[in-house]
Amino acid sequence: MSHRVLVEAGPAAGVAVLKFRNPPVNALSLEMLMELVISLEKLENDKAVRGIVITAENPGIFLAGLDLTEMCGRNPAHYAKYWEAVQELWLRLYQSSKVLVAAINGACPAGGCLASLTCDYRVMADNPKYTIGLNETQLGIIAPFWFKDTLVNTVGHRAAEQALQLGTLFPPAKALQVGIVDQVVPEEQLQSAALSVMAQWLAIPDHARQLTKTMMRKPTVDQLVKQREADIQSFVGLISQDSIQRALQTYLQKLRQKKG
Ligand SMILES: CCCCC/C=C\C/C=C\CC/C=C/CC(=O)SCCNC(=O)CCNC(=O)[C@H](O)C(C)(C)COP(=O)(O)OP(=O)(O)OC[C@H]1O[C@@H](n2cnc3c(N)ncnc32)[C@H](O)[C@@H]1OP(=O)(O)O
Repeated sequence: MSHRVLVEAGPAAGVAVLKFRNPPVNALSLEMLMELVISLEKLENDKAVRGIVITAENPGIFLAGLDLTEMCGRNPAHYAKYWEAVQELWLRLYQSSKVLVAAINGACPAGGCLASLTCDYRVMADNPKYTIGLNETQLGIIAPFWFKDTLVNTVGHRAAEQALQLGTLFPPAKALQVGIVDQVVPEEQLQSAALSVMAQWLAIPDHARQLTKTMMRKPTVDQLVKQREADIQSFVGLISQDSIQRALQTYLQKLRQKKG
């Protein structure tokens, strides 16, 4: 029984809706990553499901990215376990045989943006409070190569380089302009727009679409698969550095002080 992930049958045949519900901000904690992997595995094995709409249960925050508390003040074994779970979620999402449509109904930074970039199509609610992007450099950390590759595959090299170096969080109209999302719609139309796009994608025969998706994505997937352990060790080495720990603690404190 999953607490942090809700899976519902969609209003259309063959469509499931997967909702994030990990208050307060839908951060990707280790538990949430594990629940997501289990939910996705069940959906992947369900032949009746051809497409999945991915969204947040409560509008406002789609996903706050990786859980910073999993990357601060822990031991190397914990960092390794956590990073392996992050890799596993990305691999499941990026290689999914189903049509994945992200209905982005809130803030979508860093790991949240990455999750949406693994989808086949992104629709974002037109709310100026919502932003999307890989903002790692703003935290003093680096987006790993497979985060970078996923962005490059979506927006191209130049736009990705600029967005990654600056750690830009794009509001909806800019996100559309740069190609990080495919469509921006009024907030109240988000779910219907996502379902309408899903219907277009499901009109294509599954086998042809799935083989094409694999052809497009396999080179990127293979890069991580062939160096998973080395990538874990890079992460553990980097995240354990005192300077990185200090930068993350400062960022977390800033988030906490924002309220006061
Ligand atoms: C060359 C070699 C290369 C090798 C490379 C290898 C490895 C690379 C190393 C590292 C890569 C690691 C990658 C990380 C990717 C990430 O995802 S990092 C996380 C990025 N996320 C963010 O920046 C989002 C931060 N949060 C916000 O901006 C806001 O919280 C929000 C989501 C917009 C919501 O705002 P709102 O005002 O509603 O809420 P609050 O800000 O008040 O937050 C409430 C509460 O939640 C806590 N919180 C927020 N975000 C997180 C988070 N991501 N993790 C954990 N906790 C979070 C916040 O602190 C508040 O807590 P409280 O005060 O205790 O209530």
